[in-house]
Formats: sequence, structure tokens, C-alpha cells
Amino acid sequence: MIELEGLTKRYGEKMAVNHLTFTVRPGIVTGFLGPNGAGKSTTMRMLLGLDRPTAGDVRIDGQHYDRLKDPLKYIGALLDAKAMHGGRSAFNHLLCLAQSNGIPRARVHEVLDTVGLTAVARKKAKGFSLGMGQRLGIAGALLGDPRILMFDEPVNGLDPEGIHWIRNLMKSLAAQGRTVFVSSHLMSEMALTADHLVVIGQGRLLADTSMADFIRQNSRSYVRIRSPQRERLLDVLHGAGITVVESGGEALEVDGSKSEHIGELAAQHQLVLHELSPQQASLEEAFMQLTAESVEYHAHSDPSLGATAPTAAPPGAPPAGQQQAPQWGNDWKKG
Ligand SMILES: Nc1ncnc2c1ncn2[C@@H]1O[C@H](COP(=O)(O)OP(=O)(O)OP(=O)(O)O)[C@@H](O)[C@H]1O
Repeated sequence: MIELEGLTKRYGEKMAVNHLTFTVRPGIVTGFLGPNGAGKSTTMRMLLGLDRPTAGDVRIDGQHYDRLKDPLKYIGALLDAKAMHGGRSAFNHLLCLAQSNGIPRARVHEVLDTVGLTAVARKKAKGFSLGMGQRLGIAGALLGDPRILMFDEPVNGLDPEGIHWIRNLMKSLAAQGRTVFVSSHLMSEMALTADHLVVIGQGRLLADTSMADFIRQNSRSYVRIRSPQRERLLDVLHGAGITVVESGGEALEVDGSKSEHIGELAAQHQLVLHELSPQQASLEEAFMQLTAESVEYHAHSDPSLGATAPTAAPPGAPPAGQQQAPQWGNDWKKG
């Protein structure tokens, strides 16, 4: 279990993490989401004792990180896959970590096998691709067989097979009763992996809830209907007191009624339906809805580039929701 209590980090004028209080529980995958610069990495660094909180507290199974004896046996983390000695082989990199944490040499072979790097174990890490580096970082996190695992953007650079593998790995680690805390900007991936979400924006807690509740609370769900007898169907729906949104095109959208009810009404009036489909917004839409006001960095269309170019929102700029599409999902970072 990871417990944060009023955790705060200030860098000069910048409040990177602002009084965060939440608990990451065992047995489930908890996703950690937020727009660029929201404070996710800073939070994770404080958890590992790499950054000192300005105020507040964070505990790993009830203890501060720097009090843990052989910390890799308590918490394994992938923060920055490139943060390793490139001149060392994958095997030696892991062996050094193992020796400094009282972990037997045989475990190095096991984790190399788990992440699929046995064949390149003697190759220098600096020659590794981004995806291989991620796998090596994940091997390091698994080395101490810890009860708590934390991954910052673990699918970065992985190919589809690798993404599928890490998704199943995280789920199986949680199913074994471990605490799994993972950040990602890939919403579609997060939707498939996480059971619970912690969402932050500008260092503050925005949500701490189950995936299903998060999507329900931050998005619209409706039923989409198409019928060749559209006008008659509209009369029937209006007659039943159902409010219909005409979305342009031939489809109708109904909020607040179940598809079963609409289907039964149509059947009673012998109306043909070509479509009757409940629609639930995606995690991505719900995330953008919730965080629109917290996005600090936006892209604006530049016709000369034929694409979008990033700019920081100037002080006093209109709220993010009134600007052009937030681009939190792209790869660029502020300098
Ligand atoms: N060492 C530092 N010195 C000064 N400011 C920092 C430092 N580290 C982070 N910040 C600032 O703190 C804020 C939070 O940064 P952080 O990297 O934690 O965000 P993040 O949510 O991980 O972002 P991203 O999704 O882009 O990785 C940002 O405004 C960042 O510029």
C-alpha cells in the first residue's frame, strides 16, 4: 500500500505537487493520470525518496522509503528507462542492483527471462532500442519480487506485442495481491489495464475513483437510434416524454433512457430500427472533460505547418476548455 498525506512539492514559485492525499491499494492496478506537467513524475520521485517533499508525507507499507532495508524488496519502480549505465551489459546492470539489495544472482536470470531479454543479456544497454530499455527497466523493478510496483509510462517505446505483454504483466501482478501504480498518457491502454484511477491537474487531486465511475461521472452516455421511419419515431418518443437530440445526419440521440425501453416503444408502434446502440464516452473523452481547465500547454493550428504547434498558455489566457484541442497526449514536452 502507498499512502500520501498532504504531499506537497514547490520548486521556487512553481507548485508542482499541491497537497495530495490518496491511498494506492493492493490487488488492483491504479492508473495515475494527468496532463503534461501535472506533477505525476514529481509525486513518484518523492515516493522513492528521490525528491524531498516541501510538506506532507508519503509511506510505503507504513514506512518512509529511506527507512526501508533493501528497498527493492518492498517497491520496484520504472521511472526513467534511460537512467542506467549504458556501458554495462543488461546482466551486469541487474546484478549490481541485486547485489546492493541482498538479492541472489539467480533472480537476475529469472527476471531477464520474464521480460524476454535473456538472448541479449550480455549486450551493452547503450545499444538497446527504446523498447528493450523499457523491458530492462521493468526487469529491475521486478528484481526484488516486491509487493509494490510503480511504473512511469511503461509502454513508452514498446511495440504492440510488448504493450500487450506489459498489460497482462500488470494485471497478473495485481491479481497476486500486489500494489500496482502506473502512469500513462495512452488512455486507450489505461482503459484496458487500470481498475482504479487517480487523476491530478496542476499538482492537485482531481479524481480518486474506479474506472467505471470516472467515465460515468465525467462523460455523457446516451442511446443512438436510426430508423427509416424517423418522423414517426420522433412522435412516439416525444409522446412518451423522451427528449431527443437531433445530432445532424439521420441518427437521433436520447439521454436518460435505456435502449431496452426505446426498443420496446418502437416495437409497440411497429417501427423499424436500423440502429439502437447505447453509447458510453471513452476514458479519453472523460479525461479531457475533467482536466480541460488544468491543461497548461496547448497546441494551436498553424496552417503553414499543416499540423499543430505547441505553445504554453499565457497568463490570463481563456480557460483551457475554450481554447483549441488540448494536446496532452502528444509526445512533445516543454523544454
Ligand atoms: N527539478 C525541477 N525543477 C523545477 N521545476 C520542476 C522540476 N521538476 C519538475 N518541475 C516542474 O514541476 C511541474 C510538474 O512536473 P512533472 O514532471 O512532475 O509533471 P508530469 O505530470 O510528470 O508531466 P509529464 O506528463 O509531462 O511527464 C512542471 O511544471 C515541471 O516543469
